[in-house]
Amino acid sequence: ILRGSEARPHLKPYMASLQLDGQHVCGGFLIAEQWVLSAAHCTEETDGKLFQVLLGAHSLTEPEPHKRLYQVRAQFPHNGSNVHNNKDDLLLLQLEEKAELNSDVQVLPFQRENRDVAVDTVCEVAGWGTIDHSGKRPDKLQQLQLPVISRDVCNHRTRHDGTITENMMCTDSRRKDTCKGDSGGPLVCDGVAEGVVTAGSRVCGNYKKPAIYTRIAPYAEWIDSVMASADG
Ligand SMILES: O=C(O)c1[nH]c2ccc(F)cc2c1NC(=O)[C@H]1C[C@@H]1c1ccccc1
Repeated sequence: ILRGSEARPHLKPYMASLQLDGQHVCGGFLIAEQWVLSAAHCTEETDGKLFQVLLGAHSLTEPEPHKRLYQVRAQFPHNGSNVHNNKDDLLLLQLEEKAELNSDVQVLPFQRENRDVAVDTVCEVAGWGTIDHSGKRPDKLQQLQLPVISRDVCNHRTRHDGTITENMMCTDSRRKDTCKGDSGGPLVCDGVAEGVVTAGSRVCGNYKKPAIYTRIAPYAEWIDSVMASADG
């Protein structure tokens, strides 16, 4: 998160840190007791290893009352996701067991009505991604409020040049922006997850390259079917 601020500790109890060998790789969020939603690109360099999911955390390193690292039983990248573009960039992770819900670990509802969020709506994003152009990594969760911009503006020749589909949405990226390590986290508008930060490599903090999110509503049926199919 570039030019954001430290989040109020444990006030985003749905936030997850996807880790490999104790290192934060991507964000994610709890959508059901045993399920976390994130971005498929985040699995690109894991050569088949499963993530571990840290829940209940504010600091990535300090001991905290309800902080707990969960093993992952299975990972389900969306079939349409691929390394060449941002299409269908979603990843479902089934935890080895149901997360213990408490004041620091809670599920976040996601939008099921497939209708665009109104332009200029101010939404919120959070993450443990890079906080400056030197690539500095924060220990504590950062947050930021960002306005939604229209798909037409985002698709302008000088911006993302027609690559933003109706299953994606954008926020302004002038100075304040998401960045590497924030991918997989939720874009929260009026308390509901409307998007997932895409994890394709992207420049951060450049107004000519707005942040791109996978809209969740178009994938509600996919999410429900994967959760129903996997045991439990
Ligand atoms: O965040 C992303 O956009 C993104 N997209 C990916 C694609 C493949 C992939 F193997 C990883 C990623 C990845 N995450 C990262 O590189 C994370 C490791 C870097 C990081 C940044 C800040 C704080 C901690 C760690």
